[in-house]
Amino acid sequence: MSDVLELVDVSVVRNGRALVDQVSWAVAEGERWVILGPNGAGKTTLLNIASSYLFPTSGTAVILGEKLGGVDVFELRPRIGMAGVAMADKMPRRQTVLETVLTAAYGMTAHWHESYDETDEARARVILDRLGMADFADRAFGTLSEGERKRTLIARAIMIDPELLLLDEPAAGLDLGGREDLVRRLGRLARDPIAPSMIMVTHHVEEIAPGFTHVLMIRQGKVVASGPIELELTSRNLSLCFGLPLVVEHENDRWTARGLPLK
Ligand SMILES: Nc1ncnc2c1ncn2[C@@H]1O[C@H](COP(=O)(O)OP(=O)(O)OP(=O)(O)O)[C@@H](O)[C@H]1O
Repeated sequence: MSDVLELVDVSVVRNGRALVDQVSWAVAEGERWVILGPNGAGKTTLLNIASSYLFPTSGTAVILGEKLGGVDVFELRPRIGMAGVAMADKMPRRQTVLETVLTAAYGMTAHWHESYDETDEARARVILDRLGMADFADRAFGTLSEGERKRTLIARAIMIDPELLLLDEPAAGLDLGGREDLVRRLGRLARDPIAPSMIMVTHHVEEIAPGFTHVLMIRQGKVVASGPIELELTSRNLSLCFGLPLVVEHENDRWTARGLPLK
């Protein structure tokens, strides 16, 4: 298996502070990683490096075999699918769901007035269907609920057939039903052997879908734990990561965590 992402001693320094501090991390092809950590830990910063939008201050980052700094990022970016809040803000509100997904295939955010390739449209509809969005194809993106918007953006990220799929807090802001629906769909994707390698940032272990294989835990820019999820997602590591005593449980392929009561 080759690495889709390899960071060696990567730091990102801003105003004299290391937002990411000497992180070494490798993601092999086919792996599904979760990045866990408290607010401000550096999760999004790591994802921005993985998507080639941010260059490390020091250390080396190799994405899909290409070293950041030595490659034209405009050739690299179409190989990486990214779904996150930042992306939602870039989408025109009046554009339909179908157009929002379709434009990804052309490396754009807004539609233009040419007609789209029929094969692309058929593919977009299949992907929307898999994310439970088939009935929303003609709805304006701006009228969608939070959950529908998130599923549309994941469909958009998948549309380009990426080699690496990055998901930044896909379940944030969803209600219980919306979260569980998304977790089921992400679980199906994570277990699909032909789906791309995946990295998902989250704050909550409850949002980890079955099929995710590895976890990276960070705190204040530093790696607390990294490796196979069954080995590393322990009460001890989670407590160190979030800075308070936590108990983590794994049952029926799902994870839960709770704090210990105050004495
Ligand atoms: N351009 C910047 N200049 C200075 N500090 C920054 C910059 N970008 C991010 N930071 C800081 O870096 C730290 C890490 O930010 P990052 O967004 O990566 O954290 P995160 O783990 O994704 O947090 P959250 O869970 O709250 O989204 C934060 O303290 C943030 O304020």
